[in-house]
Amino acid sequence: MSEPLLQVRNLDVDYLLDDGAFRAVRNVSFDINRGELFGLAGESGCGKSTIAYAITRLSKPPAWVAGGEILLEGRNLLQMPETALQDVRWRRIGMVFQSAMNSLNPLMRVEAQFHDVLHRHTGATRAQSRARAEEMFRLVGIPASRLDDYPHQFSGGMRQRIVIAICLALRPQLIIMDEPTTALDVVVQREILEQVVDLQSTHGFSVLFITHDLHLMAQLCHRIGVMLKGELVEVGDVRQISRAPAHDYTRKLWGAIPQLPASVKRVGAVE
Ligand SMILES: Nc1ncnc2c1ncn2[C@@H]1O[C@H](COP(=O)(O)OP(=O)(O)OP(=O)(O)O)[C@@H](O)[C@H]1O
Repeated sequence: MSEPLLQVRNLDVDYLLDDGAFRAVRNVSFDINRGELFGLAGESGCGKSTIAYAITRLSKPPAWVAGGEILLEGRNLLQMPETALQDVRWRRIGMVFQSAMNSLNPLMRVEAQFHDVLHRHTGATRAQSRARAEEMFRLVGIPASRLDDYPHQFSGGMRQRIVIAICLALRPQLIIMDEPTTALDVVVQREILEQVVDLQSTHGFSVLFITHDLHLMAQLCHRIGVMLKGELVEVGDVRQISRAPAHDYTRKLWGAIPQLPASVKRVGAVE
């Protein structure tokens, strides 16, 4: 098997508080393969977002990456100079965080926001950005004619799609989606995520998907990691983990789901 796209090795992340350091992520290791949808599950506060921020080196004080390695195609992101990281963020690793739809600039037409990102990261001309934006809008199911609208003219679900489209426009190898749709109603949420899965199977990027919703995760992901109090207690194929969870906590998590989906939707080449 080829080298994983992302390797997280023995990651420790602390929050440096007045009364001492609190270790929020402890000795966490997992891989994400090319073209794989990898889910991180676990109760609120177990450290999922802390990991997402550490991967993109966007952790802000008091967070402190105390140890470990994060290798993207073998290069340790934790040792990369900030200038090189600029190229990694967005171009190689795209991010869609909770309430990402609010990250659109309300005063700029959507087309200009595509251009802003594409020009900054790839030097695209206005015409090139327009062409790419039209292509991306088609992919996420919004008529290209709406590129000239402002964010407030779109629904919440459409705004979230736009953020995903902008993220995909840079053709990242990995997209980190941290509770990307929790602000939306369940139907829209599912629609958007199914669209991401379709796009993923066509375009082959990898996804790190973070959510509380284990049921949804089981339907979308190839492999999942289960976190408990800052530690990764189990990693494996979603079917294997659902059939024979090794850890008590995973068993409890599955137990909390009324029923597992009869067929787990599987995409991509990872077996
Ligand atoms: N800025 C901060 N300062 C201090 N502690 C923090 C800070 N941010 C997070 N923590 C703590 O770190 C731990 C992990 O938080 P994190 O946000 O990574 O959890 P999570 O699994 O993503 O939770 P959720 O699913 O609710 O988003 C929690 O105990 C949290 O209280």
